[in-house]
Amino acid sequence: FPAPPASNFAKEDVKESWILGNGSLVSWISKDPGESAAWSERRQEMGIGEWIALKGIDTVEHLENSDGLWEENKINIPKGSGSTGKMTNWASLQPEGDITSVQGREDGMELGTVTRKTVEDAAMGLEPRTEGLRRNLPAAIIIGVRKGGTRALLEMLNLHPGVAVADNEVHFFDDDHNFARGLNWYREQMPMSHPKQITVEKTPAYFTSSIAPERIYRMDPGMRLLLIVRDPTERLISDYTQVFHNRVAQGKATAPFEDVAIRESRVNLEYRAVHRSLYDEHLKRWLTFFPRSHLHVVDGEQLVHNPPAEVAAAEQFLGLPSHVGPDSFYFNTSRGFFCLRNTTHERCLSESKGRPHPPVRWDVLQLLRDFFREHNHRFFRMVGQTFDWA
Ligand SMILES: Nc1ncnc2c1ncn2[C@@H]1O[C@H](COP(=O)(O)OS(=O)(=O)O)[C@@H](OP(=O)(O)O)[C@H]1O
Repeated sequence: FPAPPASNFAKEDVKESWILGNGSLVSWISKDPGESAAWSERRQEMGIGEWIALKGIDTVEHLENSDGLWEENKINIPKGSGSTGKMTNWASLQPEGDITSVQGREDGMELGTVTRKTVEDAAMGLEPRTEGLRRNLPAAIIIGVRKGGTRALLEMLNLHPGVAVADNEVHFFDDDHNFARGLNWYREQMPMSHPKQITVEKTPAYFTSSIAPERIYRMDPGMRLLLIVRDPTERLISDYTQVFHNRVAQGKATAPFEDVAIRESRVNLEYRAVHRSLYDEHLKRWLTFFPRSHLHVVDGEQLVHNPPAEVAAAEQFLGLPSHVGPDSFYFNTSRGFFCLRNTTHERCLSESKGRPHPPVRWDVLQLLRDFFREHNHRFFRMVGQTFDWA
């Protein structure tokens, strides 16, 4: 990485640095008026960086938007000594003045969005911004689908040393009550993580929420989204099975699958579990906010039968060096699933995963498959991928 042009700026002074989505690196010495600031850019390839603006912020206008989720700094950098003038950045509010997400624009030129806080800091020879463990907002979220294998995917990613996962479903973006608790509350739900780890949470209810895509986008437009899908008919039966077991445990009445899924010989659209299987309808909302490149679709059936391959693809999407491999799994014949292994532990998912499904009448299965077919094809076109359940 080339040295900056002659100035009082030294690499050791960098307090924060961020890799932008376009591969640029932005480094700050200070955001305070009157103090030095540095803005740097590098191209995708390492080592051909070019410092384009340096030191001498003279004004910082600080704005906060009405819901308190974002702050905006308008920064004037005097022209000269390598600087190119005005810069605006947006940052999500964080305790201790930390910045989680930055979008940069300089003289009207969009420079990109921070997508991750990466191990590349180290590769760049920069000191880590913070030392020790702390809670960080997620860099990636498993958004669904419910009963798709979201827990398995989260636990499998957690075998990677570069990943820290939130144990519980957080329900921040789909639940107004939680959302009103603010971003600091959300961050508190995250695990402690090392600066070089990325945090991942999973809440399958996000996928079907009408408001979650926009809220996530506003928190971090560079967010990486993981969506794990399975045959919508299988998913529906799995959803029914879970609710059935919960109701039995609570001593509540239950009805056969056929009675809730079918009304007057047609698929019952009022049954919420049917609606949750309309992947195209839900994905539409996400793609109005996020580009396709920010979404990685995991094949839930493949995750059951060949977990290393699916996890490897997810690692790649997350920019993680490959780590989880065949040695990370063993097949448990009594469970009928792969279980997880690291250097010290072997572990299967809880008994609530992989419960036997009730037998479903053939004509009902046929009705459901016919009903989902068109939606499935639309979903395949949207993601540019096909699955076995056409
Ligand atoms: N390795 C492994 N072990 C156990 N279970 C596995 C595994 N991989 C995927 N699955 C499938 O995960 C399904 C449950 O999906 P979710 O975790 O998304 O369910 S939930 O929405 O969080 O309730 C669950 O669905 P059901 O079989 O219908 O219970 C499993 O099929």
